[in-house]
Amino acid sequence: MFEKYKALTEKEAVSYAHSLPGLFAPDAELLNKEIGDGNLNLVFHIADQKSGKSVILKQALPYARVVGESWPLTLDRSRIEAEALKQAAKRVSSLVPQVYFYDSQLALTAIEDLSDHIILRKGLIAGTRYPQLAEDLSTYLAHTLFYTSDYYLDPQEKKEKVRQFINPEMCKITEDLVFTDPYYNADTNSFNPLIRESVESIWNNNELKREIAHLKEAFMTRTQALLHGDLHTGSIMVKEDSTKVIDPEFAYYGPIGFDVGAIVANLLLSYVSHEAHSLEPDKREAFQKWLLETSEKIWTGFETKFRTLWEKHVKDEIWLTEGYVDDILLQILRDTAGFAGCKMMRRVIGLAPVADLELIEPAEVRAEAETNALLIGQQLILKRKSLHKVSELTDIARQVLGKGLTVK
Ligand SMILES: Nc1ncnc2c1ncn2[C@@H]1O[C@H](COP(=O)(O)OP(=O)(O)O)[C@@H](O)[C@H]1O
Ligand SMILES: CSC[C@H]1O[C@H](OP(=O)(O)O)[C@H](O)[C@@H]1O
Repeated sequence: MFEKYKALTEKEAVSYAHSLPGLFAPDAELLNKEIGDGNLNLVFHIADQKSGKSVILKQALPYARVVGESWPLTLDRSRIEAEALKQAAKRVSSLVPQVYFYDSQLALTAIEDLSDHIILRKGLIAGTRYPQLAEDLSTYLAHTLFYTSDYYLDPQEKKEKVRQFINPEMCKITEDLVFTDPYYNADTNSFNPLIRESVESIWNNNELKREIAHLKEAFMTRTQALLHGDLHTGSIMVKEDSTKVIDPEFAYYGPIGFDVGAIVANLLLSYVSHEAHSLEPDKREAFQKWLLETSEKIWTGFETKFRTLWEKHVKDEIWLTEGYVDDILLQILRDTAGFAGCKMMRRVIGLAPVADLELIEPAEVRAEAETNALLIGQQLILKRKSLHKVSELTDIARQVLGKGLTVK
């Protein structure tokens, strides 16, 4: 239909959807709405008024949508996203949307419409609990990560996959926005002026920055498994009995704890934000308790499922040495804490804030929640090497908010 790349208008997206084989009948009455609310891409929701059939067309723009054309960005992220979704579908097909079609010329993917789900971040802001979430996310993490790692794959095949998912431009965004810019006076930063003192104390904390430098190096060099790469609560869609992980355009081979840490960070951001959101005090306490219990269950579910996969599949004599899998899981727990710490702080100080905090008014109340997020983030990084179990991680959050600790 198009000879070279062009960003589609709503009208062009409708014609394009019409032309997709086997999707819509010739007499379909297609209605289209651009629903993209992320930082990067166009997302068209196209529905046939007659049959009720629908599809999502996601198209990469040659720049970062949130900043504009002054921030050029690779269209290859669209290939990475389509391939990562297909890779995940091999292991956890019920936890990702189906990819119907990928068009490399237009950097466009036709994806299953999940409009009966909502973005998890929005659900959490409203104080909604999702009973299936911990079970589903722990399965997603254990299976997508184990099955793409050296613990499962033939070493040759694993290295081929590393090559397939080389994603330098998207990684550079994370390297800058998560691991460097928030910790000095960078132009990309944007934070509430009321928390300047807390931010400057981070900029002046050499011990903290030294640890962040180690975490950045791990992100850049440790090709442990194929990560989602941006697994925040805006990349997860939910309804009561279903969880779907979307948007893996930052996928690459990196340290497992980066994906686990992304989820934990965003649940903890919700936790601090609910100190301010307008739920009644009783409901708020119960919801915050649920958030921490969910973080713990995601970890324990991940650990149990990872161990089961390990016992079933690992054959290498040296890796079967007693205690080795325990060492790996302990390192992942500590990485999870460290990466979660960075991911919390970047959302307070750096580019691309999160609605959980942004929606808090007035600025004084928001500043309290933001300061708590910074305190938890720092403690997660600084204390991570002494952690042995997940309740010690969540206790850091309880302590900062002055809640009772887990009984030992
Ligand atoms: N498969 C889908 N079904 C329904 N809505 C979707 C789907 N994928 C994305 N969306 C909507 O589009 C928004 C942006 O999508 P996302 O993949 O996060 O884009 P970006 O990469 O720009 O962040 C999501 O917040 C969600 O509301
Ligand atoms: C300039 S990209 C900023 C930020 O946006 C991405 O998130 P999303 O695509 O889900 O909106 C990612 O977290 C990047 O760090």
